[in-house]
Parts: sequence; structure tokens; C-alpha cells
Amino acid sequence: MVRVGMIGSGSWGTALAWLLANNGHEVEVWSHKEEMTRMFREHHENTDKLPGVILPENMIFTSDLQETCRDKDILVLAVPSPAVRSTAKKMKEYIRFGQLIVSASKGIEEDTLDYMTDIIEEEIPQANVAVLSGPSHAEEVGRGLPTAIVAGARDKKAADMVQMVFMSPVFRVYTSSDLPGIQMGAALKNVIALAAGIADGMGYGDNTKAALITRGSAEIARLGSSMGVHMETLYGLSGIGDLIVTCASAHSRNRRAGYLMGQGKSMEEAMQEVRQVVEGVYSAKAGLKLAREYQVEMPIIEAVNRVLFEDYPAQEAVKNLMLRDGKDEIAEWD
Ligand SMILES: NC(=O)C1=CN([C@@H]2O[C@H](COP(=O)(O)OP(=O)(O)OC[C@H]3O[C@@H](n4cnc5c(N)ncnc54)[C@H](O)[C@@H]3O)[C@@H](O)[C@H]2O)C=CC1
Ligand SMILES: O=C(CO)COP(=O)(O)O
Repeated sequence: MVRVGMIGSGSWGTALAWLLANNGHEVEVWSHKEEMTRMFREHHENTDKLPGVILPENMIFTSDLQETCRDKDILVLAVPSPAVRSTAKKMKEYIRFGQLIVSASKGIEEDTLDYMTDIIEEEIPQANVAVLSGPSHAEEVGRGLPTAIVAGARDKKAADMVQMVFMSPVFRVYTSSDLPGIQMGAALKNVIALAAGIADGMGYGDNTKAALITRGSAEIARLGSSMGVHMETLYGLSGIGDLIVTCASAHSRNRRAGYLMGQGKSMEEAMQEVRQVVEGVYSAKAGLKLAREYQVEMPIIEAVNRVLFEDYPAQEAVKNLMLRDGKDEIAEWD
């Protein structure tokens, strides 16, 4: 048994708290709003974001960050990516040297192009930072449906610890040393999911979606190759695995937001209707910035940016993608 502090109690923090409690760990859940803590204390359930997943009677809920960080073997940070830096800043003074913090958020910070683990390391230099990522919708993890995921850390001991704590008969955890690769795949798959959702919303078919998933994966791999991440990671659970689930699943918020936009809603309207964090909207500009910095062609990521931020009609974006100059898939002719 280990003591876990869950920082963030949206759908993902709630599902992970449920999983960890089922694994026999002592879990304390921090919410940034008192009203959320009251909801948890009253119902032992996140009635707003993950209804139906009942948390144990003895689980502690609080809005006191210091209390959640104190005396914990592991802290899991599961807030939306735009809140990771500000939350880490607040946590800093409560973290002891070498305390393990696992990032469960998916995104790339737009201004700095930092991954979530970079942000945590910058803000809390005394912490030992890891990441947990992969195809893992909270709605399914919270029902105990078999899921496989990756735990990444610089240090093997930390990755092993995360594997040991999270692993269960319904939650299989692989370890990895490729922190950048895991987080690049996790952030950029959300942008491709917006494109897949837009295509669905416009009434296009499975051929279109398969093309977007495959060519989206080629874009991410091209960038990854220029940035020196491992291709195995991008073709692994946190890369292609998460890309598949987010583009295909009925649970996906990014796909759903895209769908609404494909049906003619604005980005703001779609985000409001989804009511849960749509991380692809925050990672889209970061993806485009990386493409430019590393001089890599990423036409789908570029098209999503135009549709999201320039009011560019999705029909035109699709036409442009289809009518780009003909390209090779492989070009090793004799
Ligand atoms: N939901 C899922 O299936 C999965 C989500 N994730 C990642 O987990 C992260 C959190 O997502 P969800 O829990 O799904 O979001 P959610 O939309 O279910 O909940 C977000 C929660 O964050 C809270 N929040 C908003 N601003 C905050 C702040 N400044 N400080 C602290 N909390 C704040 C909101 O009150 C809300 O409870 C995201 O980066 C997401 O990509 C990762 C894997 C699976
Ligand atoms: O990252 C996630 C699942 O792995 C959640 O994001 P989506 O809900 O957009 O798929």
C-alpha cells in the first residue's frame, strides 16, 4: 500500500483515484474548488464529470493542497494542461526532495513548447517527475475495462514504482524512458482527433477517418524523427494507440468537439457543449509552432489550426488537403 495524492478531480483524476483505491492504496483527492470537494464528500462520486463511478467511503477529499501533498509517496497531477504550471507553482513549497509526481495531463504549453513533465521539473526542481499516458478513457477505466498504458520516467526506479502502483488485472502498465516521445504523441493525437471529428461532423465516412488517422500519424512521426524521439514510442500505446482511441471512441472529447464544428458550430460553442477539457484546442498552435521550428510538413495540423483560429471553412480545408501536390509514401525506387 502506498499513499497517493490525486491533484485534480475531473474525469481522469476521478477514474485514477478509483483505480488506485481498488489497488489497495490510500488516496486523497484534491479539487481546486470547494464546491467540488463538497460534491465528493456528499456523493463519493463525481456526479458532474464521471457519474456512476463510486469512490470508497474512506477516501479523503479536500481543497487543501498542502494536506494533499504532505506525507504522500506519490502525487498524480491530473489537471487540464493549461492549469499544470499554475498548480505546480502552488505545490512547490509542499514537495520534499525526491517526491514522485506523475503527470497524467496531455498537452504542450503553447508559449514555451514545454511538455507537462518539463513544466513540473521547472516549477518543482526538487521533485522526481514521471508521466502516465496511453489510450485510456476515464469512462472505461472507471468501469474496470482492460486498459494498457505507458509509465515514462528518466529514472528506471521511478518508472518501476509507477508501474507497481497502477498495475492491476484491468490496467496493464509498460515502462519507458522516452518522456518526450510519450508526451508528443499524447498532445498531438488530440489535434488529429479534432480533424477526425470535423470529418465525421461533415458526414464523411470511415475512409476519410482512416486517411486522417494514418496521415496524421505520419505527420507526428515526421516531427518526432526531426526531434529525435523514438519511433517505437510513436507507434506504441501513447502514440498510435491513443490516436486510434481518440479518433474512434464515442467517449472522446476532442473528436466530439470536432464533430460539432464539422456540423457548423464555432470552436467556442463546441467547447461549451462538450463541457470537458478539449486539449487539442490548446495543443494545436504548439503543434504548428513545432512544425515550423523543425521545418516539417504537417498539413493536417495546419488545416486544423486554420479551421479553429481563422474561421477557415472546413470544406475548403479538406479540398486543400486532397488537392496538395501528389506525394510518395515510400520512395526507394531501384
Ligand atoms: N478524461 C480522460 O479520459 C483522460 C484525460 N486525460 C487528461 O487528463 C487531464 C484532465 O482531463 P479530465 O479530467 O478529463 O478533464 P475534465 O474536463 O473531466 O475535468 C477538468 C477538471 O479540471 C478542473 N480545473 C479547471 N481549472 C483548474 C485549475 N486551474 N486547477 C485545477 N483544476 C482545474 C475542472 O474544475 C474540472 O473538474 C487532461 O490533460 C486530459 O487530456 C488523460 C487521459 C484520459
Ligand atoms: O486522452 C484521452 C484518452 O486517452 C482523452 O482525450 P479524448 O477524450 O479527447 O479522447
